[in-house]
Amino acid sequence: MRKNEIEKLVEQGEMLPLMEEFYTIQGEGFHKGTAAYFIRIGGCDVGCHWCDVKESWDAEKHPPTSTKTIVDNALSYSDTIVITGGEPLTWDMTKITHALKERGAKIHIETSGAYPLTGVWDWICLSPKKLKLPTAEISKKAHELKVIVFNKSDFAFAEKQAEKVNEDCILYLQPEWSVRDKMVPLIVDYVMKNPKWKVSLQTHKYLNIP
Ligand SMILES: C[S@@+](CC[C@H](N)C(=O)[O-])C[C@H]1O[C@@H](n2cnc3c(N)ncnc32)[C@H](O)[C@@H]1O
Ligand SMILES: Nc1nc2[nH]cc(C(=O)O)c2c(=O)[nH]1
Ligand code: SF4
Ligand SMILES: [Mg+2]
Repeated sequence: MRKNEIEKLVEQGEMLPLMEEFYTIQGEGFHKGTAAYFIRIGGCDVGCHWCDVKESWDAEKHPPTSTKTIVDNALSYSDTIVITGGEPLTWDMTKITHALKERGAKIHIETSGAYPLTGVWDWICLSPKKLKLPTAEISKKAHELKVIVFNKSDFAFAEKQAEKVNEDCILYLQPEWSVRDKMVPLIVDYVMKNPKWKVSLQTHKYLNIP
């Protein structure tokens, strides 16, 4: 296929730059412990300095892959599908989510919410970032808010983000992995004093699974 034809299909969400996909256990947040198939779409320009998947940022490094192929393969593993990245909302998620939905999957997204919300979702995990704040729409629709705590100032940022979500949204504080030993005691103390928050850990990293 010619390059501009592929670009057009990516624009339409008929193809997506696929970085990797794997069947694992959701490690974080509300659904931690649940088996799920992860689809990691390349491309992100939010630029978190502590991002644990920087290889995902450059979309050009990840092959444009037919959405139908991604869906067929994913459903052969699980009916719970997590779409992550990169920043999945860089792309139009309408086609992939409708194709999954038609076949009865539960579809979850991991997103910073920095770009317009597309697609149909059973579960939205919003992990807002200071560098590119989430849209008002996704803040209202998020099922869980998962704020990464890298330093003390992130508690105030978390409270600001929590003002924008709906009242049923579940609130998590998750330590940034490289500073977990320093941040975990602060998070534990904060959650005991402010029990509307819960602790989220990257449990897959302790389990040594993807
Ligand atoms: C790699 S991101 C991809 C999805 C989307 N771009 C986002 O940031 O939500 C997946 C999740 O990992 C979190 N994350 C990334 N790097 C992390 C780190 N070093 N420590 C803890 N959580 C991290 C993100 O905040 C997000 O909740
Ligand atoms: N097991 C596992 N759980 C996760 N939850 C969110 C992840 C992500 O990178 O989006 C992730 C991941 O990379 N692996
Ligand atoms: S928004 Fe997500 S993928 Fe992008 S840099 Fe931040 S943590 Fe990494
Ligand atoms: Mg991860």
